[in-house]
Amino acid sequence: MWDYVLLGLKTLGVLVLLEVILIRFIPFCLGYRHYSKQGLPFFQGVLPFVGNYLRLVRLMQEVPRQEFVPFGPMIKQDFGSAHPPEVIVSMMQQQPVLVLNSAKSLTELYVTKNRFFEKDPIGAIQFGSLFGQSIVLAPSDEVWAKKRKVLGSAFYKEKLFKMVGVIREIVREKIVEIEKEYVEKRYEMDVVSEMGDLHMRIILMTAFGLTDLHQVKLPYIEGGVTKQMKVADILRQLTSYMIFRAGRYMFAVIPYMMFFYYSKEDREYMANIRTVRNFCLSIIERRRKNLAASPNEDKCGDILTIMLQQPSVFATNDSMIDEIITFFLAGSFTLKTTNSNLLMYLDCNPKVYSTLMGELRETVFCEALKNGGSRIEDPIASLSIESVEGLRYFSQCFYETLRLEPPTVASGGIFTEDQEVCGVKIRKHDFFVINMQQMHHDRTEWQRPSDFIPERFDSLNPLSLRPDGAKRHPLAFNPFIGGKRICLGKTFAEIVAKFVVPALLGRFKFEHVDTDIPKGIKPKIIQNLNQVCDPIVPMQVSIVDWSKKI
Ligand code: HEM
Repeated sequence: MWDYVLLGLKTLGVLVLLEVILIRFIPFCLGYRHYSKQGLPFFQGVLPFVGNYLRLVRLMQEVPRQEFVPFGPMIKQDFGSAHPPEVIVSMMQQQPVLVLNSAKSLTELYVTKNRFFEKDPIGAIQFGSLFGQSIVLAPSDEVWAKKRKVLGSAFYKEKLFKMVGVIREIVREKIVEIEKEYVEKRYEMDVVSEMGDLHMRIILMTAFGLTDLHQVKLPYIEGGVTKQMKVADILRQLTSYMIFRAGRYMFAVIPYMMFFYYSKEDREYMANIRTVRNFCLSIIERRRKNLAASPNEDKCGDILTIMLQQPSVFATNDSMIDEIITFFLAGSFTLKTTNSNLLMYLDCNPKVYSTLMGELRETVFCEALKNGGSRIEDPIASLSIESVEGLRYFSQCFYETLRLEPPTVASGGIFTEDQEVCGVKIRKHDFFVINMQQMHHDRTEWQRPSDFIPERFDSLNPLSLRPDGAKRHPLAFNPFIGGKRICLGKTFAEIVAKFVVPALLGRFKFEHVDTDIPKGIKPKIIQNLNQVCDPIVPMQVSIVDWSKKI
């Protein structure tokens, strides 16, 4: 018997040795050689087998969650606060990762080489625990294209009109709630939580066609204790867990362990995912029955109904649940962050606020204020798809907020064939990161990149130029990425913002109550990572007086 045990151990030893040499050490050396031969800068601290992984993990654990931007602290430590090189290589275990810091690479990536641009299959497995095989992770094949086409149809013509009708009602309701809760009672309003609630209702309506879901609580297990939590909060916790789970020392030693949910926390995470998915399933089944009873029932053209009407594309319940979770996370947290940030920036930049209010007065609220009134009772009544189209300065404010704090700080992918980008020969299947946060603060592209200056998006304004007076790179601003994987909800996101923020500003004045921040100075912004951690940002809300000079 001991002979067999010994033989088993020897075989295991040989397999581990082969794995270390063939799958890890040789690819590590080849990757390192390929990019160092081209003279590319590397992050410091490259160790055989683990590369910079341990350092990244340490930083993930040291830097407060809400301040963590992938590679941000490493770039600062190694390259100072000046703009880093266009491409930096990080060795992650056996794999080189190219961090693209300059918009120059994007023209090739999104245009000439876009057909070779793919999602990273390892990321798809890792994040698949939550998103399943949703379009955000799936390879760009025929199935993905069909799904994208069906889902995209939700944001066109009559369907979009229906959705706008629903958005208007949700915003109207929220205005009444804010007034009752914060203006009348003079309580401080946590802008992040209220904007979160508002956008969640909008996205729940878009995805499920139901608004009351934001109230629903489900059991959530944490540390062996089960508590009741709102669906949105559970999804945020799960996203946070999924992202930060990657930062385990164990994965530096045995990367494959990433694919196994072995710890107690992992098992709780998977159980919580099952709870959410079962909940989605119950909604799907209910809707399916309703549709069978009255097939023409399609009140708002929601995503679920659209998917149920295309069984050849969405054949299984799981395929629908994957998309619903994706829409929910992709839509509500991005908009919550951006529109909360926008309210903060407006309060801290009185000149911008005043210019924007001037535009709102002239463009959308002129009728409501024509008799010299001081208040707008129902700002939503003044907003229509046609009237918000004219909000040029508002769009500039929205873009400037997205520039300073892109809610998706980085995206990534691989090439399916060897390609050259910015003169760098990238091997097929080597992972690259599009570092949006860095590109949006590139000193060669943006004048005073840390300041909130919406005018930089006005092509006639000198601030729209680069510091050297040349035209800015067209992809220097890139919050929705581009090419075939461009954000599916981009137009919808802009429309939602154009209804939500002007309606709120028409009725309320928001002033932050953080006494540490003198007016006019950049506030402690609501971090772009608040998909995974919610800061509390209290603001005082009052009714705006339009009879005064604003
Ligand atoms: C300010 C708001 C938003 C920003 C900045 C934003 C940004 C992005 C980015 C950067 C991606 C690419 C992610 C990646 O591949 O790594 C993406 C994908 C996606 N977004 Fe958005 N998004 C926003 C709002 C929305 C909304 C409101 C929806 C839906 C209602 C949405 C739905 C999606 C979907 C479905 C994808 C996956 C597309 C694909 O891979 O084919 N997004 N978004």
